[in-house]
Amino acid sequence: MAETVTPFGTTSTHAHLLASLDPLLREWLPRQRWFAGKGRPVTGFTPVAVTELLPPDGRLGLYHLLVRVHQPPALGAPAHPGDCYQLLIGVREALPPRLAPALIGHVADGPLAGRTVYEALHDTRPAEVLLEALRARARVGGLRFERDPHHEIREGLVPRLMTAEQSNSSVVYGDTFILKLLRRVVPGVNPDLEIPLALAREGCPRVPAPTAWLHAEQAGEPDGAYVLAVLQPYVSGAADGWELALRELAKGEDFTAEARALGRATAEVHTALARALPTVTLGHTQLRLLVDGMTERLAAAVRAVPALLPYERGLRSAYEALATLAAEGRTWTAQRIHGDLHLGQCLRSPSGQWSLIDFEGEPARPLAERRMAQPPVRDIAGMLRSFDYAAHSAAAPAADWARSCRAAYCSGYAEVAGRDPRTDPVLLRAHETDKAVYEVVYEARHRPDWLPVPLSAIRRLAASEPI
Ligand SMILES: Nc1ncnc2c1ncn2[C@@H]1O[C@H](COP(=O)(O)OP(=O)(O)O)[C@@H](O)[C@H]1O
Ligand SMILES: O=P(O)(O)O[C@H]1O[C@H](CO)[C@@H](O[C@H]2O[C@H](CO)[C@@H](O)[C@H](O)[C@H]2O)[C@H](O)[C@H]1O
Repeated sequence: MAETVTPFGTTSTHAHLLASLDPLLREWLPRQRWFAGKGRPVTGFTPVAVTELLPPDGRLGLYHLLVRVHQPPALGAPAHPGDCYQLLIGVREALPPRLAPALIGHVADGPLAGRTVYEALHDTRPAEVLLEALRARARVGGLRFERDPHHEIREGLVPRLMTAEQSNSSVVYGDTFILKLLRRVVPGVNPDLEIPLALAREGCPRVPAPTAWLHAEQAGEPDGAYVLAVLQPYVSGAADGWELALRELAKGEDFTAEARALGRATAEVHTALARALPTVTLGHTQLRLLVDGMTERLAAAVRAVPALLPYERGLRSAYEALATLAAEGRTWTAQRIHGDLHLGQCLRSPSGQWSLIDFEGEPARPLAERRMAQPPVRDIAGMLRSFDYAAHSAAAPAADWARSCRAAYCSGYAEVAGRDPRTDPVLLRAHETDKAVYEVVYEARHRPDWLPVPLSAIRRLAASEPI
């Protein structure tokens, strides 16, 4: 592995390299599923760090890039220095046909003139380089490849890039490990590493324990290093809760036993997290902040998706009911939670054990918010929404199916946690409303065809009808 070109800060080498990639990245980046700035033009790039992992003068070059992407701010949003993205850029004379889908483009000038650059995670050797660096706990420039000393990484594991639509990118190594490369990165502690490590310390078996991870040190940033990637054991042969639910729905089969098991698994994770990380009591002031946050998110959502406008007043009443309880002196306990729990984040192993994955939280929210203690009902609301999503994505309406799954999930949760979320309906409804509002914005931005699914829940929630 070669040394870093020059680790951090803008040098003329970085500037030249990035300038030569600029026109190609402007065209390629917005087409990536994980690119969060869709809908706004890319106007330029600034290097945060450029690290050479394989020298470009050989048959295959490999660069690790952290780049700040400049875009005009979204309508009404304040000016922003631009999001930072992690890219792995391969360099070859020409691409073999198997790598055609990975093409970024042909470089016209600069240090790589005449070469072809491509998304290196599609390629075997670059993916192997990452695993080797984690095994060796390598330091390359500002990149720190870390490994839990209690875990070994076997040699010879064959990599394959996952093709699923994701917010990040994942490479599976020989069905033994999965490496998740975070795409939009921010400095500071990342819950996708922090929470699984805390759960591993607690001995909670519901979350695959991190084996290794990648950090980038960064000069002059007060918030610490960037977390760039996490390697975990791969649950081989697993199906996710979303696929399973849709499969059972299509067959007209009952899913309540699995829903109950998922409720139990969620409660096990919450219980372990409440032991592992601090909990706080939410009194009137904190509750006010929570309700204000929900109200502001609703207002922003209405601006982004005008179809929400007729429901705004009805939805707001769910938040006001919660504020009223707080004003009467009710308090709630908050703790660290999953933060974006839905059926797709639950994996069932071939032996029937459920695991929870992806503790990143809602990707669009600021890191500090994603790391805050929150009422655990937020995760429960996410799962309840997910049963509703599944029922509304099925060919035939399946309201009863969703209702029985939601009830079974809450019962399973209560069996382990000792409290049933349905006994606090105002708290639950406010969180389900907040989640459905989030989903409307998410779908409008990423999958407009899906918009009717959360909108149907919005209609019911706004009318205070049973979900
Ligand atoms: N430990 C694991 N074992 C098996 N598959 C996994 C594991 N972790 C993630 N996956 C698969 O990878 C997909 C993406 O992982 P996830 O952490 O949700 O990434 P993203 O944040 O990009 O959505 C999951 O939907 C799941 O199919
Ligand atoms: O899995 P991610 O962390 O990328 O989460 C985002 O994408 C999800 C969709 O892939 C989205 O989830 C919504 O759709 C799911 C069905 O595809 C459904 O099970 C969820 O209940 C629904 O929220 C998630 O909200 C978003 O953050």
